[in-house]
Amino acid sequence: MSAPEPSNDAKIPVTILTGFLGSGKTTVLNRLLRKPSLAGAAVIVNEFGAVGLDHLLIEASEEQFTLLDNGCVCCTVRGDLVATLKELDRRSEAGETPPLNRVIIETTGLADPAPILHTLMAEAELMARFRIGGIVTTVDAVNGAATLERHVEATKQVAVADRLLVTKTDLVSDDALNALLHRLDHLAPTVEQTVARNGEIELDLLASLPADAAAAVTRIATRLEAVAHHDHHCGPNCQHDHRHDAHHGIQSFSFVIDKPVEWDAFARWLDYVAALRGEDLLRFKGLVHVADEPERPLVLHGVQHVFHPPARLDRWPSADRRTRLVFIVRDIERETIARTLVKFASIDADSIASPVLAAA
Ligand SMILES: Nc1nc2c(ncn2[C@@H]2O[C@H](COP(=O)(O)OP(=O)(O)OP(=O)(O)O)[C@@H](O)[C@H]2O)c(=O)[nH]1
Repeated sequence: MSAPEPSNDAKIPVTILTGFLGSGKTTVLNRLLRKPSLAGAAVIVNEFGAVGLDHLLIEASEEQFTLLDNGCVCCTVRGDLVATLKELDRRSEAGETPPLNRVIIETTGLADPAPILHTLMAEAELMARFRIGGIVTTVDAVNGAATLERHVEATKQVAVADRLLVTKTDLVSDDALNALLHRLDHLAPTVEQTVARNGEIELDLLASLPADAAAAVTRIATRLEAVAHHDHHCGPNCQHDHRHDAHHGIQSFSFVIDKPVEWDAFARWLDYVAALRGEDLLRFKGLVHVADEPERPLVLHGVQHVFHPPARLDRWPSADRRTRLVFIVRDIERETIARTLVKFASIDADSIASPVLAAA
Protein backbone atom coordinates (compact mmCIF):
# COMPACT_ATOMS: atom_id res chain seq x y z
CA MET A 1 0.00 0.00 0.00
CA SER A 2 1.39 3.42 -0.89
CA ALA A 3 2.04 5.97 1.85
CA PRO A 4 -0.81 8.41 2.51
CA GLU A 5 -0.38 11.85 0.97
CA PRO A 6 0.65 14.55 3.42
CA SER A 7 -2.09 16.99 4.39
CA ASN A 8 -2.12 20.37 2.71
CA ASP A 9 -0.60 21.98 5.78
CA ALA A 10 2.36 19.62 5.57
CA LYS A 11 3.04 20.43 1.93
CA ILE A 12 5.59 23.05 0.97
CA PRO A 13 3.97 26.17 -0.47
CA VAL A 14 5.24 27.35 -3.85
CA THR A 15 4.58 31.04 -4.35
CA ILE A 16 4.86 32.50 -7.83
CA LEU A 17 6.08 36.09 -7.99
CA THR A 18 5.27 37.48 -11.38
CA GLY A 19 4.65 40.88 -12.98
CA PHE A 20 5.67 42.63 -16.17
CA LEU A 21 9.25 43.63 -17.03
CA GLY A 22 10.72 46.02 -14.48
CA SER A 23 7.58 46.16 -12.33
CA GLY A 24 9.53 45.57 -9.12
CA LYS A 25 9.61 41.78 -8.57
CA THR A 26 13.27 41.60 -7.51
CA THR A 27 12.86 44.62 -5.23
CA VAL A 28 9.93 42.92 -3.46
CA LEU A 29 11.76 39.60 -3.32
CA ASN A 30 14.81 41.17 -1.67
CA ARG A 31 12.60 42.75 1.01
CA LEU A 32 10.79 39.46 1.62
CA LEU A 33 14.05 37.56 1.98
CA ARG A 34 15.04 39.79 4.89
CA LYS A 35 12.10 38.42 6.91
CA PRO A 36 13.27 35.81 9.45
CA SER A 37 10.30 33.58 8.56
CA LEU A 38 11.79 33.14 5.10
CA ALA A 39 15.16 31.86 6.28
CA GLY A 40 14.15 28.35 5.17
CA ALA A 41 12.78 29.46 1.81
CA ALA A 42 14.27 28.52 -1.53
CA VAL A 43 14.21 30.99 -4.38
CA ILE A 44 14.09 30.04 -8.04
CA VAL A 45 14.73 32.91 -10.40
CA ASN A 46 14.15 32.71 -14.11
CA GLU A 47 15.92 35.12 -16.38
CA PHE A 48 16.84 34.97 -20.00
CA GLY A 49 19.48 36.47 -22.17
CA ALA A 50 23.09 35.63 -22.72
CA VAL A 51 24.09 37.90 -19.85
CA GLY A 52 21.65 38.03 -16.94
CA LEU A 53 22.06 40.37 -13.99
CA ASP A 54 19.18 39.51 -11.63
CA HIS A 55 21.05 36.66 -10.00
CA LEU A 56 23.77 39.12 -8.98
CA LEU A 57 21.27 41.51 -7.42
CA ILE A 58 19.18 39.09 -5.37
CA GLU A 59 20.08 38.94 -1.71
CA ALA A 60 19.75 35.19 -1.20
CA SER A 61 22.42 32.76 -0.04
CA GLU A 62 23.95 30.46 -2.62
CA GLU A 63 22.26 27.51 -0.95
CA GLN A 64 18.86 29.23 -1.11
CA PHE A 65 19.09 30.26 -4.71
CA THR A 66 18.60 28.51 -8.07
CA LEU A 67 18.89 30.31 -11.37
CA LEU A 68 17.05 29.08 -14.46
CA ASP A 69 18.63 31.04 -17.27
CA ASN A 70 18.20 28.88 -20.29
CA GLY A 71 14.89 30.25 -21.52
CA CYS A 72 11.56 31.41 -20.15
CA VAL A 73 9.99 29.40 -17.35
CA CYS A 74 6.58 29.51 -19.01
CA CYS A 75 7.83 27.68 -22.10
CA THR A 76 11.34 26.38 -22.72
CA VAL A 77 12.47 25.64 -19.18
CA ARG A 78 9.32 24.16 -17.68
CA GLY A 79 11.05 20.76 -17.37
CA ASP A 80 13.96 22.43 -15.56
CA LEU A 81 11.52 23.94 -13.09
CA VAL A 82 10.06 20.54 -12.23
CA ALA A 83 13.53 19.00 -11.87
CA THR A 84 14.65 21.90 -9.66
CA LEU A 85 11.69 21.53 -7.30
CA LYS A 86 12.27 17.79 -6.99
CA GLU A 87 15.94 18.34 -6.28
CA LEU A 88 15.22 21.01 -3.65
CA ASP A 89 12.88 18.59 -1.90
CA ARG A 90 15.38 15.75 -2.11
CA ARG A 91 18.21 17.83 -0.65
CA SER A 92 16.04 19.07 2.18
CA GLU A 93 14.74 15.56 2.99
CA ALA A 94 18.30 14.18 2.92
CA GLY A 95 19.39 16.86 5.40
CA GLU A 96 21.83 18.36 2.88
CA THR A 97 20.09 21.75 3.26
CA PRO A 98 17.97 23.24 6.07
CA PRO A 99 14.31 22.12 6.05
CA LEU A 100 12.48 23.71 3.16
CA ASN A 101 9.47 25.75 4.30
CA ARG A 102 8.60 27.65 1.12
CA VAL A 103 9.65 28.08 -2.48
CA ILE A 104 9.34 31.42 -4.25
CA ILE A 105 9.58 31.41 -8.04
CA GLU A 106 10.35 34.78 -9.62
CA THR A 107 9.30 34.54 -13.24
CA THR A 108 10.64 36.60 -16.10
CA GLY A 109 8.64 39.74 -16.78
CA LEU A 110 7.25 38.22 -19.97
CA ALA A 111 6.17 34.92 -18.45
CA ASP A 112 2.68 33.64 -18.91
CA PRO A 113 1.79 32.18 -15.50
CA ALA A 114 -0.81 29.80 -16.95
CA PRO A 115 1.56 27.14 -18.34
CA ILE A 116 3.71 27.37 -15.21
CA LEU A 117 0.72 26.55 -13.05
CA HIS A 118 -0.36 23.85 -15.41
CA THR A 119 3.09 22.26 -15.29
CA LEU A 120 3.14 22.22 -11.51
CA MET A 121 -0.42 21.01 -11.12
CA ALA A 122 -0.01 18.26 -13.73
CA GLU A 123 2.93 16.65 -11.89
CA ALA A 124 1.36 14.29 -9.34
CA GLU A 125 4.71 13.53 -7.75
CA LEU A 126 5.34 17.23 -7.20
CA MET A 127 1.88 17.97 -5.93
CA ALA A 128 2.28 15.22 -3.32
CA ARG A 129 5.04 17.30 -1.75
CA PHE A 130 4.23 20.90 -2.78
CA ARG A 131 1.13 23.03 -3.01
CA ILE A 132 0.49 26.23 -4.94
CA GLY A 133 1.01 28.83 -2.25
CA GLY A 134 -0.38 31.81 -4.07
CA ILE A 135 0.44 34.01 -7.02
CA VAL A 136 1.65 37.53 -6.35
CA THR A 137 1.72 39.93 -9.30
CA THR A 138 3.53 43.25 -9.25
CA VAL A 139 2.03 46.09 -11.28
CA ASP A 140 4.13 49.18 -11.87
CA ALA A 141 2.09 52.33 -11.15
CA VAL A 142 4.06 54.35 -13.70
CA ASN A 143 3.85 52.04 -16.71
CA GLY A 144 1.10 49.66 -15.60
CA ALA A 145 -1.84 51.12 -17.52
CA ALA A 146 0.04 51.37 -20.84
CA THR A 147 1.58 47.94 -20.33
CA LEU A 148 -1.83 46.34 -19.77
CA GLU A 149 -2.98 47.92 -23.04
CA ARG A 150 -0.07 46.60 -25.06
CA HIS A 151 0.95 43.28 -23.55
CA VAL A 152 -1.34 40.31 -23.11
CA GLU A 153 1.22 38.75 -20.76
CA ALA A 154 0.65 41.59 -18.30
CA THR A 155 -3.12 41.06 -18.40
CA LYS A 156 -2.71 37.35 -17.74
CA GLN A 157 -0.34 37.99 -14.87
CA VAL A 158 -2.99 40.22 -13.29
CA ALA A 159 -5.86 37.84 -14.02
CA VAL A 160 -4.37 34.85 -12.21
CA ALA A 161 -3.07 36.76 -9.19
CA ASP A 162 -4.10 36.08 -5.62
CA ARG A 163 -2.62 39.39 -4.63
CA LEU A 164 -1.78 42.42 -6.74
CA LEU A 165 1.15 44.46 -5.50
CA VAL A 166 1.07 47.94 -6.95
CA THR A 167 4.62 49.29 -6.98
CA LYS A 168 6.25 52.69 -7.60
CA THR A 169 3.25 54.57 -6.21
CA ASP A 170 5.73 57.21 -5.00
CA LEU A 171 6.28 58.17 -8.64
CA VAL A 172 2.67 58.89 -9.68
CA SER A 173 -0.14 61.29 -8.76
CA ASP A 174 -3.12 60.12 -6.70
CA ASP A 175 -5.33 60.48 -9.76
CA ALA A 176 -3.09 58.26 -11.89
CA LEU A 177 -2.92 55.69 -9.10
CA ASN A 178 -6.68 55.67 -8.63
CA ALA A 179 -7.22 55.24 -12.36
CA LEU A 180 -4.87 52.23 -12.35
CA LEU A 181 -6.52 50.67 -9.27
CA HIS A 182 -9.88 51.09 -10.97
CA ARG A 183 -8.55 49.36 -14.07
CA LEU A 184 -7.20 46.51 -11.97
CA ASP A 185 -10.54 46.20 -10.18
CA HIS A 186 -12.15 45.75 -13.54
CA LEU A 187 -9.63 43.12 -14.70
CA ALA A 188 -9.47 41.17 -11.47
CA PRO A 189 -12.48 42.16 -9.36
CA THR A 190 -11.97 39.63 -6.56
CA VAL A 191 -8.24 40.06 -6.17
CA GLU A 192 -6.89 42.04 -3.23
CA GLN A 193 -4.62 44.97 -4.00
CA THR A 194 -1.70 46.03 -1.83
CA VAL A 195 0.66 48.93 -2.30
CA ALA A 196 4.40 48.25 -2.10
CA ARG A 197 6.78 51.17 -1.58
CA ASN A 198 10.28 50.34 -2.75
CA GLY A 199 9.44 46.71 -2.16
CA GLU A 200 8.28 47.33 1.40
CA ILE A 201 4.93 45.71 2.19
CA GLU A 202 3.14 46.29 5.44
CA LEU A 203 1.32 43.02 5.88
CA ASP A 204 2.82 39.56 6.04
CA LEU A 205 2.19 39.03 2.39
CA LEU A 206 2.95 35.35 2.06
CA ALA A 207 1.11 34.24 5.19
CA SER A 208 -2.01 36.02 3.98
CA LEU A 209 -2.16 34.13 0.70
CA PRO A 210 -4.74 31.35 0.30
CA ALA A 211 -3.57 28.12 1.96
CA ASP A 212 -6.22 25.67 0.81
CA ALA A 213 -4.62 23.87 -2.11
CA ALA A 214 -7.76 22.10 -3.31
CA ALA A 215 -9.68 25.38 -3.43
CA ALA A 216 -6.70 27.04 -5.06
CA VAL A 217 -6.64 24.51 -7.89
CA THR A 218 -10.32 25.08 -8.66
CA ARG A 219 -9.94 28.84 -8.38
CA ILE A 220 -6.90 28.98 -10.61
CA ALA A 221 -8.40 26.60 -13.16
CA THR A 222 -11.49 28.83 -13.43
CA ARG A 223 -9.38 31.91 -13.91
CA LEU A 224 -7.17 30.21 -16.46
CA GLU A 225 -10.21 29.27 -18.47
CA ALA A 226 -11.28 32.89 -18.46
CA VAL A 227 -7.83 34.01 -19.51
CA ALA A 228 -7.49 31.33 -22.19
CA HIS A 229 -10.73 32.60 -23.62
CA HIS A 230 -9.00 35.89 -24.38
CA ASP A 231 -5.79 34.32 -25.61
CA HIS A 232 -5.81 33.30 -29.22
CA HIS A 233 -2.27 31.91 -29.18
CA CYS A 234 -2.08 29.44 -26.36
CA GLY A 235 -4.50 28.02 -23.80
CA PRO A 236 -3.61 26.99 -20.27
CA ASN A 237 -2.69 23.53 -21.50
CA CYS A 238 -0.38 24.89 -24.16
CA GLN A 239 2.58 22.61 -24.70
CA HIS A 240 4.13 24.69 -27.48
CA ASP A 241 7.77 25.36 -27.19
CA HIS A 242 7.02 28.94 -28.07
CA ARG A 243 9.42 31.86 -28.12
CA HIS A 244 8.25 35.28 -27.13
CA ASP A 245 9.90 36.82 -30.14
CA ALA A 246 7.84 34.61 -32.44
CA HIS A 247 4.66 36.15 -31.03
CA HIS A 248 5.61 39.69 -30.28
CA GLY A 249 8.90 40.63 -31.94
CA ILE A 250 10.50 40.97 -28.51
CA GLN A 251 14.19 40.24 -28.24
CA SER A 252 16.94 40.39 -25.68
CA PHE A 253 20.57 41.24 -26.30
CA SER A 254 23.52 42.19 -24.18
CA PHE A 255 26.82 44.01 -24.25
CA VAL A 256 29.90 43.30 -22.22
CA ILE A 257 32.42 46.15 -22.06
CA ASP A 258 35.96 45.29 -21.09
CA LYS A 259 37.28 48.71 -20.15
CA PRO A 260 36.00 50.99 -17.33
CA VAL A 261 33.67 53.67 -18.66
CA GLU A 262 33.94 57.45 -18.22
CA TRP A 263 30.78 58.51 -16.40
CA ASP A 264 30.14 61.84 -18.13
CA ALA A 265 30.11 60.27 -21.57
CA PHE A 266 28.20 57.24 -20.36
CA ALA A 267 25.53 59.47 -18.75
CA ARG A 268 25.17 61.28 -22.08
CA TRP A 269 24.57 57.94 -23.75
CA LEU A 270 21.99 57.02 -21.10
CA ASP A 271 20.08 60.25 -21.75
CA TYR A 272 20.07 59.42 -25.41
CA VAL A 273 18.87 55.85 -24.86
CA ALA A 274 16.18 57.00 -22.42
CA ALA A 275 14.76 59.24 -25.12
CA LEU A 276 14.91 56.52 -27.76
CA ARG A 277 11.54 54.87 -28.52
CA GLY A 278 10.75 54.28 -24.86
CA GLU A 279 7.74 52.09 -25.43
CA ASP A 280 9.86 49.67 -27.47
CA LEU A 281 12.72 49.74 -25.01
CA LEU A 282 10.91 47.42 -22.63
CA ARG A 283 13.73 46.87 -20.20
CA PHE A 284 17.31 47.94 -19.73
CA LYS A 285 19.60 46.79 -16.93
CA GLY A 286 23.21 47.61 -16.38
CA LEU A 287 26.03 46.84 -14.02
CA VAL A 288 28.64 49.46 -14.79
CA HIS A 289 32.34 49.73 -14.02
CA VAL A 290 32.90 53.47 -13.76
CA ALA A 291 36.52 54.60 -14.04
CA ASP A 292 36.22 57.03 -11.07
CA GLU A 293 34.86 54.41 -8.63
CA PRO A 294 36.31 51.09 -9.74
CA GLU A 295 35.42 49.23 -6.51
CA ARG A 296 31.76 50.26 -6.43
CA PRO A 297 29.75 49.40 -9.55
CA LEU A 298 26.62 51.27 -10.54
CA VAL A 299 23.34 49.44 -11.09
CA LEU A 300 21.07 50.94 -13.73
CA HIS A 301 17.43 50.17 -14.42
CA GLY A 302 15.33 51.43 -17.30
CA VAL A 303 11.70 50.43 -17.72
CA GLN A 304 10.15 51.77 -20.92
CA HIS A 305 10.31 55.59 -20.63
CA VAL A 306 11.39 55.55 -17.00
CA PHE A 307 15.07 55.44 -16.04
CA HIS A 308 15.40 54.91 -12.30
CA PRO A 309 18.19 56.74 -10.43
CA PRO A 310 21.44 54.74 -10.56
CA ALA A 311 22.24 52.81 -7.38
CA ARG A 312 25.82 52.24 -6.22
CA LEU A 313 26.75 48.85 -4.81
CA ASP A 314 29.25 48.62 -1.95
CA ARG A 315 31.24 46.03 -3.85
CA TRP A 316 31.21 43.89 -6.97
CA PRO A 317 28.73 41.00 -6.58
CA SER A 318 31.11 38.55 -8.32
CA ALA A 319 34.68 38.34 -9.57
CA ASP A 320 33.59 39.60 -13.00
CA ARG A 321 34.20 43.35 -13.02
CA ARG A 322 33.23 44.09 -16.57
CA THR A 323 30.37 46.41 -17.46
CA ARG A 324 27.32 44.42 -18.54
CA LEU A 325 24.27 45.90 -20.23
CA VAL A 326 21.09 43.93 -20.95
CA PHE A 327 18.31 45.09 -23.26
CA ILE A 328 14.85 43.67 -23.83
CA VAL A 329 13.34 45.45 -26.81
CA ARG A 330 10.78 45.29 -29.50
CA ASP A 331 12.06 45.92 -33.02
CA ILE A 332 15.23 47.74 -32.05
CA GLU A 333 18.39 46.32 -33.58
CA ARG A 334 21.36 45.47 -31.45
CA GLU A 335 23.59 47.24 -33.96
CA THR A 336 21.66 50.49 -33.47
CA ILE A 337 22.42 50.45 -29.76
CA ALA A 338 26.03 49.35 -30.37
CA ARG A 339 26.58 52.37 -32.63
CA THR A 340 25.20 54.77 -29.99
CA LEU A 341 27.57 53.30 -27.39
CA VAL A 342 30.51 54.15 -29.61
CA LYS A 343 29.17 57.55 -30.61
CA PHE A 344 27.75 58.95 -27.34
CA ALA A 345 29.54 56.99 -24.61
CA SER A 346 32.87 57.18 -26.48
CA ILE A 347 33.42 53.48 -26.00
CA ASP A 348 35.97 51.88 -28.24
CA ALA A 349 34.13 49.40 -30.51
CA ASP A 350 36.87 46.80 -29.87
CA SER A 351 36.12 46.70 -26.16
CA ILE A 352 32.42 45.85 -26.68
CA ALA A 353 31.85 42.11 -26.75
CA SER A 354 28.80 40.46 -28.25
CA PRO A 355 27.41 37.61 -26.20
CA VAL A 356 25.15 35.32 -28.20
CA LEU A 357 21.88 36.94 -29.16
CA ALA A 358 19.09 35.55 -27.01
CA ALA A 359 15.38 35.30 -27.65
CA ALA A 360 13.30 36.80 -24.86
N1 LIG B 1 10.69 54.73 -6.97
C1 LIG B 1 10.47 53.41 -6.90
N2 LIG B 1 11.25 52.57 -7.60
C2 LIG B 1 11.00 51.24 -7.51
C3 LIG B 1 9.97 50.70 -6.70
N3 LIG B 1 9.98 49.36 -6.83
C4 LIG B 1 10.98 49.06 -7.70
N4 LIG B 1 11.60 50.19 -8.11
C5 LIG B 1 12.74 50.33 -9.07
O1 LIG B 1 12.32 49.80 -10.32
C6 LIG B 1 13.45 49.25 -11.00
C7 LIG B 1 13.10 47.83 -11.47
O2 LIG B 1 12.86 47.04 -10.30
P1 LIG B 1 13.11 45.47 -10.26
O3 LIG B 1 12.77 45.01 -8.89
O4 LIG B 1 14.46 45.13 -10.79
O5 LIG B 1 12.01 44.98 -11.32
P2 LIG B 1 11.78 43.48 -11.84
O6 LIG B 1 10.31 43.31 -12.00
O7 LIG B 1 12.47 42.49 -10.98
O8 LIG B 1 12.50 43.55 -13.27
P3 LIG B 1 12.68 42.33 -14.33
O9 LIG B 1 13.20 41.16 -13.56
O10 LIG B 1 13.66 42.86 -15.32
O11 LIG B 1 11.35 42.09 -14.95
C8 LIG B 1 14.62 49.32 -10.02
O12 LIG B 1 15.38 50.47 -10.31
C9 LIG B 1 13.93 49.49 -8.66
O13 LIG B 1 14.73 50.18 -7.73
C10 LIG B 1 9.14 51.61 -5.96
O14 LIG B 1 8.19 51.25 -5.24
N5 LIG B 1 9.43 52.95 -6.09
